[in-house]
Amino acid sequence: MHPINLNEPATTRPTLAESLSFTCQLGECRSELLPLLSEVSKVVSGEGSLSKTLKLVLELMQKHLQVTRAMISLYDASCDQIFIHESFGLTKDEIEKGVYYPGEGITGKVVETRQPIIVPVIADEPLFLNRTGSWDKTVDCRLSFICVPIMRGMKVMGTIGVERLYNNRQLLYLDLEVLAIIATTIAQAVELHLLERAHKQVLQAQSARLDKELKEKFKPANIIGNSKAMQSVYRMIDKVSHARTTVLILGESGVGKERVASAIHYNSSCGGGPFVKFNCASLPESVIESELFGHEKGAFTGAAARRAGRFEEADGGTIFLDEVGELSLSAQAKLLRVIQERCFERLGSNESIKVNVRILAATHCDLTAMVAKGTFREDLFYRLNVFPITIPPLRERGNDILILAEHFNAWFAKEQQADVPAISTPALNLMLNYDWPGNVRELENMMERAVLLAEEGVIHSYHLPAALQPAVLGELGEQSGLEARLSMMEYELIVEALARFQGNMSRAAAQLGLTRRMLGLRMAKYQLNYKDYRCGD
Ligand SMILES: Nc1ncnc2c1ncn2[C@@H]1O[C@H](COP(=O)(O)OP(=O)(O)OP(=O)(O)O)[C@@H](O)[C@H]1O
Repeated sequence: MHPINLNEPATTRPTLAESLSFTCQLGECRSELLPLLSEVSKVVSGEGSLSKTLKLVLELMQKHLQVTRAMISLYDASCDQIFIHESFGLTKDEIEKGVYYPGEGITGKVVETRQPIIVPVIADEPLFLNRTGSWDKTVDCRLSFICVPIMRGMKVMGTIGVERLYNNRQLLYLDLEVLAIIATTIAQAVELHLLERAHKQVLQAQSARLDKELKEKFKPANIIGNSKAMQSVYRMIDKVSHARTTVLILGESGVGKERVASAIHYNSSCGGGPFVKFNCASLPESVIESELFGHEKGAFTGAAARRAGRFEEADGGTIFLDEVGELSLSAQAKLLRVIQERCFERLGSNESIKVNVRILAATHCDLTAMVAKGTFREDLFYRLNVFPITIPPLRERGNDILILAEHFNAWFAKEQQADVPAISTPALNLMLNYDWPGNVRELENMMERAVLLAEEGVIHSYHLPAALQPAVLGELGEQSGLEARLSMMEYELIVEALARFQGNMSRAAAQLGLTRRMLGLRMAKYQLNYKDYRCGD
């Protein structure tokens, strides 16, 4: 039995009255139709959200039409897709799977053509996609499917679709007419809901734009990234820059602590003064004090001339003490005095030198734990910890990974006097899924290498280090034969197709010229999951 294309002239279809009289002849108990329609109309004119209204309508359909499953789907013009809004007889998982493009399956066809469709026997109908996976051919072999559009004028806003046990053709027509009346009854409420949703989307876009403008306002020019996690860092920088307050910058290695320190300095009132960086871990303990505070001629063996220390160099500006957790206890005591009194003595001198220096310090160490262990002075900790700023690790910054990757891509291409290569979608996906233990520094180094390795203007996933690759690709990357190379290309093409169709495996498979099953097997080989490519996920 074939689907009934309701484009056929109305005269060949039985009217509602004819269908009703036919059902009466059949002795079918359909006298509930009028109460059903009147109850639906009451529900729709009542108060409440669209979801609540549609749920009640579905309940009425279940009760009066004895349908097995029913779904009301809405068309979202912003992404050109149709989603199940309310249903019964479907699990949460099945509802999530019920997404169609116009033209796709029965639901998509109804939206595209704005015409209802009856499928007398689902089992015989190739157009019925069973996208939700709810239809089980071993149990539901005699089910019919009826789908009608929800319209206002010529605008299609969604569909009502129901499955019911096949009885006879006339009854299907009767159900279709009833559903068409219900669709007309709920159309206004659906239109209102869609208008409200579109309005909300406009408001959200506006607020996102304002948010972005605000972000740009606070964002220091030398720091790339707009993630929420970095927004509070920018606000802190903005708040503290103009004060002379000591700032303690915390975060894992490579997160950008030095960048934040320079942003604070250059945005401060002493931004025109010197910015002196000193890495407390870079020198042996014996020379740290003379480096920081300077020395007199002859203060120790080899001190052939008097030398100013970093604190003197920073007078009128800022000193940035990186890796402050590495300072010895004796250097810590001297640093405490500089912070408290703003004065110190050069090694080998009794003369106190006063300086006007702002102190910024940074560490990846847990200073509280060090205080507890007695390896870091508690009083110094409190002096430094006046205004702590914690920089989040890169793995918590979401899309900043991509923004930074593009930034370094352009940067290194310029440095290597090469055209800026494109970064393939699979390569971007690998970056997003990686943990980045070395944070921004690791990403920066990786991009420098990838720009060099790029082929024909593209950075592919196999140009990234093995640590980022799924195990199977990592192994292939170590091989050099044709097979390994073909597999890498296959992986790239599959990921490109999944990304293009937002995880829709049927469409991806069609584009690749594979069956869905074949695509599934190859995705399993590369440990790919379609859910990772769904829109909004
Ligand atoms: N948001 C950012 N935008 C652009 N470049 C960044 C950003 N964050 C870090 N970088 C770059 O990453 C590298 C590491 O940054 P930085 O030296 O500031 O990190 P750090 O936290 O001070 O590291 P460490 O703890 O090892 O001293 C630098 O080359 C820096 O230029």
